[in-house]
Amino acid sequence: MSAAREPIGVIGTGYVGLVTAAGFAELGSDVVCVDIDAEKVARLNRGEIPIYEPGLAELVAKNRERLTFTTDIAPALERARLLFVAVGTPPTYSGDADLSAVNAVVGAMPASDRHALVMKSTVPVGTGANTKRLFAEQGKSGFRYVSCPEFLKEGTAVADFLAPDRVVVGDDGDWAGDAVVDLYRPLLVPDEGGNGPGQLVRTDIASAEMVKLASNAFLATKISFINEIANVCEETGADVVEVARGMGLDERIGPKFLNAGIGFGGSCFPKDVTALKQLAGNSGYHFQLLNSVIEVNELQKRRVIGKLEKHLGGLVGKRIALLGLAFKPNTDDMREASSLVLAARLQAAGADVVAHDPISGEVAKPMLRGVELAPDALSAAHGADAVVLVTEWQEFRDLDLADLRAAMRGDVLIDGRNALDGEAAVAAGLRYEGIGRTARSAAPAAAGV
Ligand SMILES: NC(=O)C1=CN([C@@H]2O[C@H](COP(=O)(O)OP(=O)(O)OC[C@H]3O[C@@H](n4cnc5c(N)ncnc54)[C@H](O)[C@@H]3O)[C@@H](O)[C@H]2O)C=CC1
Ligand SMILES: O=C(O)[C@H]1O[C@H](OP(=O)(O)OP(=O)(O)OC[C@H]2O[C@@H](n3ccc(=O)[nH]c3=O)[C@H](O)[C@@H]2O)[C@H](O)[C@@H](O)[C@@H]1O
Repeated sequence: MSAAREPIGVIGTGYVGLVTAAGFAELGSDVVCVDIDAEKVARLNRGEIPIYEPGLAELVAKNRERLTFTTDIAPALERARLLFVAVGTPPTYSGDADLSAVNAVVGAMPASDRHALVMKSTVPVGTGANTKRLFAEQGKSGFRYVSCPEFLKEGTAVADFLAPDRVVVGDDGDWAGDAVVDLYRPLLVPDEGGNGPGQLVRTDIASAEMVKLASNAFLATKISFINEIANVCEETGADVVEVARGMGLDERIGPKFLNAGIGFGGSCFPKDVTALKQLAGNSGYHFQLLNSVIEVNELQKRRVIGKLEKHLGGLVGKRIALLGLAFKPNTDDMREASSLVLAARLQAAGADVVAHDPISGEVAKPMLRGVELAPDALSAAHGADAVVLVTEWQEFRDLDLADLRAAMRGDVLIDGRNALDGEAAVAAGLRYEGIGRTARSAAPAAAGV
């Protein structure tokens, strides 16, 4: 553990809140973590980590004496100047961000010249300005506001926090922005007084808010783009994995986020792309490109159905095994997972659906009515007419495809993440089909991009 640094408060102990709290504790801060969910706070106080995130339990345990978990905001206000806000901003029915949790936090702040809210939650551009206006109306104009969006990825969240590409701080050039930069200093490049890889982007509040939304929307656009290329590859005989490799070597394009598959999910891309589209629309601009990004993604999730029908004829009474349920590997997060759409579509088409996920089975259970959950991949494949790789967990990449074939009744393997060796699958007697490629050329795509 490093030397003691400025104490902070963190409001909301979900993915972002817990990683932020444990990360700053690791850097030397005492952290008061506040959540309205009393059960979650009780679990955290018992040493349980309510989410599956590699390395997080260890980081929390290592810094346990610097972390306090409570439902009461008072100790955070008493001990810290900076209150990092990491509450959820889920979509409303309209697709706009639901700011009710953020507003509840803002409303709970007292008049103070000593404190600042540091917004980690992903919020529409203008939230900072609205909050400052509200503070002014309520006689709390001394309360400072900083936008400090979070860019971590689930599954690698701890490493992303401790070694960020960039740290974005949007503020009014006052003590609060300086204090946030000081907290991050150990993670910043040497020029900024640190020894980490993080470039500092210090800017105004609205621009910081937009950096976050635009970054997620751009990454989602990259995925929808490569998925459309994959669909054209299927029609023309090209292999999208080769195409992505060839494209990605151009430094201007880069190799990351060019893995074609069955669509992006998760708690953020779908909601943030829609929120940016809504934000643009509300300000009078029709963001046409984002409509396509969303539509392509919805259609992509369903393309597997067509592939299965092509190989199996009808799906009525067919047993289909899904390998993986979480929206990506190394997380138990099921929010907007492609597996949910796929399972529902398969059931609607009359198929029996069985699934296995190494971690998210319990989280997924209530969302997958009528889906049988198997204890491992081969049990899921047992008696199946077709197997679909939905989430590219390492244990599925490592599967012995001859064992898989032997467990199945049929021989169809749809690789929804281009993670398996197509040639090995064919050699094992499987009818293999990836996304944007045929078995002929299908070596597995590199993991972890
Ligand atoms: N999950 C992710 O990978 C990332 C999420 N974000 C953004 O960070 C924000 C938080 O996301 P998650 O951590 O996934 O959310 P989450 O839903 O996992 O956790 C939010 C927590 O806030 C608590 N909460 C709600 N209202 C509260 C209040 N008034 N006072 C105290 N606690 C309250 C909830 O009980 C919950 O524990 C969202 O805006 C999200 O878009 C940004 C980057 C990455
Ligand atoms: O705002 C957020 O919450 C976060 O959203 C994403 O992180 P995350 O949702 O955890 O996961 P990603 O690794 O980005 O994957 C999102 C989805 O895209 C899919 N994906 C990703 C990459 C790719 O090449 N192809 C592809 O289909 C994944 O399977 C997954 O369903 C961003 O990568 C983070 O920078 C951001 O902080």
